[in-house]
Amino acid sequence: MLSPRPTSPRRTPLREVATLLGAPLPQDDVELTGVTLDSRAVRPGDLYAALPGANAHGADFAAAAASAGARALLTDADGAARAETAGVDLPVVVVERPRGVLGEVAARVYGTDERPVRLVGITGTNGKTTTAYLLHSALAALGVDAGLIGTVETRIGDERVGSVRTTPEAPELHALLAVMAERGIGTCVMEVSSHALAQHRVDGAVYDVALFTNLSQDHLDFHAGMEDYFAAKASLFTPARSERAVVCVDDTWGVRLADTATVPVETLGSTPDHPADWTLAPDASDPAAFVLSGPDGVDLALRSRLPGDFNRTNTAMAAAALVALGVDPADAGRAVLADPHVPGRMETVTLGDGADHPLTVVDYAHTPDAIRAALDALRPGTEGRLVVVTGAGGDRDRDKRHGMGVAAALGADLVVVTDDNPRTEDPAAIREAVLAGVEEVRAGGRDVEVVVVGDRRAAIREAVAAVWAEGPAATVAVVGKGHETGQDVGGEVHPFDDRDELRAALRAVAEEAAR
Ligand SMILES: CC(=O)N[C@H]1[C@@H](OP(=O)(O)OP(=O)(O)OC[C@H]2O[C@@H](n3ccc(=O)[nH]c3=O)[C@H](O)[C@@H]2O)O[C@H](CO)[C@@H](O)[C@@H]1O[C@H](C)C(=O)N[C@@H](C)C(=O)N[C@H](CCC(=O)O)C(=O)O
Ligand SMILES: Nc1ncnc2c1ncn2[C@@H]1O[C@H](COP(=O)(O)OP(=O)(O)OP(=O)(O)O)[C@@H](O)[C@H]1O
Repeated sequence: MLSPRPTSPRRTPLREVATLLGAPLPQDDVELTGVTLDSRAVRPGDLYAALPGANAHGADFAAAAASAGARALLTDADGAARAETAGVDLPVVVVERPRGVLGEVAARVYGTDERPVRLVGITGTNGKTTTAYLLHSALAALGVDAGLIGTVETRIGDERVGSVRTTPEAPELHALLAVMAERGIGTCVMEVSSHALAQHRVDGAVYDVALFTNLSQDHLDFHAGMEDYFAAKASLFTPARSERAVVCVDDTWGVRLADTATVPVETLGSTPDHPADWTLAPDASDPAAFVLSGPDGVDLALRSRLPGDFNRTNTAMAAAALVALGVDPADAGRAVLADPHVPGRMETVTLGDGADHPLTVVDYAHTPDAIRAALDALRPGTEGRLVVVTGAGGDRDRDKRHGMGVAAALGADLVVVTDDNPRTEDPAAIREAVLAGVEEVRAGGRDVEVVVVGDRRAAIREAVAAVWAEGPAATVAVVGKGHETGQDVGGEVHPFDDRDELRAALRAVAEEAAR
């Protein structure tokens, strides 16, 4: 689906773009009304940015872009030569690193360099989506019509567009912000992935407030190591990209970021280990309740609407972000208590008939740390057995698979190892890597059962059947896919929604038990 564009676009001369970049002026000038880096998404009037990529050079699609109505090309010297060889007759602006200037160009073409929309950017390994939804619903409760851009969807008023990426490419991002500005939406909350920071996707955007949730192992297929992953995240906390920040210092990466960030930082912490400007004091009698104390004597009694200790932190981050945006602390405290629905995050699935059955939950946990946090959150409410259904994605960070198995085995009583978007890899080999983590914990003496059921549908059914007799005392957590609606096998995506599958499993096992 094509991403929304402003209905009354500006007209920017190509020569203005060349001048902005200090590039040689093209012989012919043309007016541009949009920018894209994908030939399949070109609209008449666009500047087509032909980027060198890992699989292809965008210039190889320049002819297709021209047929779709592209007015000009932005590319490197290699791209210009390729376009010429292909007989593409469009004016060209040549720069050394087109990806590196694309954000600045898109901001100029869409007029977002004037910062018409106030921006909150959230980065970190876990908690971006949840915190973004908490903030978005809090802003709505305060009467602020805000946009939302993230892993699940983009929201512009009532319009919702499904997401392809957590953070859009720069041309799409600036177009979305221009659409928001056109529709009178003056604030946008968005997730900023480390890929986006490394790939200049958010260049040209300056965040009024940037948030850091935490850092733990993920995406080491893309980043060279944890230091490189951290450096990508840390680049958000520099004056080119943000004005002020709220940094959670519950892990040592947050502590380091707070020390090294070059924008003003307020820290937030939920453990006494690291002193912070904002602190969370849990209420011993109620796991959801806590007191959030902040600068200038702020003391807010809050209650997280979502389960899990980490959601207290996410709620506190949202409150501190609101205060950083200038909201009165007491209003911020009230607003974050608005009921957010975060698709696929600790989402309870029921048959809706009031019948007793195990608690069944779908969660997006797909890192060792998130699996640990999710199972820790579910343990206190589980008197019977806690079952986790988990797998690891193919063509992504291979190193985390073992840790995911370890986290599952440490937190659950029964681990069902299954497939989760194997993509082009051998699913059995991925399951083996997860299983090795489980077996390591078992070898260490922990009494945890494990079964391997590759087919995810069968795995979910087996998990529900295993604890059905225990009724609501038991919990089944199906983790990894969250809001996703497809399973990628061999590059082909088949419809698959854990929430529907859990419902179907509950029905099937209930019928079987009734026979
Ligand atoms: C690793 C990565 O991020 N790769 C991104 C990168 O791909 P690439 O450099 O390999 O591009 P390529 O396939 O060689 O193509 C070269 C150029 O030709 C263009 N092209 C290609 C084919 C065509 O028909 N027409 C066309 O114009 C492409 O748009 C591209 O500009 O540039 C592409 C175009 O912008 C992105 O679509 C692609 O993201 C891919 C889809 C991706 O899967 N990214 C994931 C890993 C990602 O970004 N994830 C993060 C984090 C999520 C999280 O936190 O969990 C996210 O923000 O979503
Ligand atoms: N603050 C947190 N600390 C640790 N784990 C968390 C935190 N918040 C959420 N989680 C766990 O991580 C999972 C993913 O949460 P969420 O989708 O909010 O993170 P995300 O950063 O958007 O993830 P992704 O980048 O993969 O989209 C949740 O389903 C939950 O299990």
